[in-house]
Amino acid sequence: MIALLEGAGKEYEVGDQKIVALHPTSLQLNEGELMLIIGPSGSGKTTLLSLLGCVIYPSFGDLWVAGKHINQLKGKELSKLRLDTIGFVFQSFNLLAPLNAEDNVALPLKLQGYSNTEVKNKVQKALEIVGMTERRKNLPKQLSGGQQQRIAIARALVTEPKLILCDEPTASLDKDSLEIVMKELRALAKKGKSVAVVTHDPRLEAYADRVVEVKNGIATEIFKS
Ligand SMILES: Nc1ncnc2c1ncn2[C@@H]1O[C@H](COP(=O)(O)OP(=O)(O)OP(=O)(O)O)[C@@H](O)[C@H]1O
Repeated sequence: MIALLEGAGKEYEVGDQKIVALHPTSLQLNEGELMLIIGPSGSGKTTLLSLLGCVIYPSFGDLWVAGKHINQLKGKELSKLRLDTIGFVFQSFNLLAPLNAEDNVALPLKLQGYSNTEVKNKVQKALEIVGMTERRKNLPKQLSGGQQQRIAIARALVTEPKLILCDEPTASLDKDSLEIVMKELRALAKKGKSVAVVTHDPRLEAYADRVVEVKNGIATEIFKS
């Protein structure tokens, strides 16, 4: 098990109003699973993903990620846990425009303080996994949306995170790129990673081991293979 929510949820205070973005939720995410998080806009999907990603603390309940009780960690410990354990993939790729593909992929490793040789080897391996070795010298603007997302996936997996979290990873992609990206995420899950994907797109269900639907802040598991 990589993540466990026990009655965990999130409440925001806006002025004198309290908004429950995610009601108490109990679920676990295991190694080797691709979990889809679906639901209407504003339902709490990103909030659930942000809890799994240790980006926010739960307002109530308990959250464990990679064996750590998140409620008890300080901000700095949380940042380290994120860097060491979690890879993030976003709808808009978030690649740095002036850096070529391999330098984008190298970024998290540099933050972790790896030597140049180690960075080179790990980047090469990550680019191979996503089939982008030949495009390593290209700038983001020289790549299609699907290719940019594959570079973003390489950047997310280069640190060998146990958990890969994706927020609408296919929303900017055409059908063919969607298939390539989802097959890659599926393959990573098969290799033992835990992958969680927030989406509006029902086509992604074909790639999921589990589907969690969030409606009005209430998360319900609706499919398990
Ligand atoms: N930082 C915040 N402060 C106040 N309210 C917030 C905050 N973040 C989210 N919310 C509220 O929590 C609820 C759930 O938001 P969330 O972003 O999780 O939904 P979502 O399902 O991801 O939506 P979308 O599909 O549109 O991205 C919404 O009502 C939103 O307005």
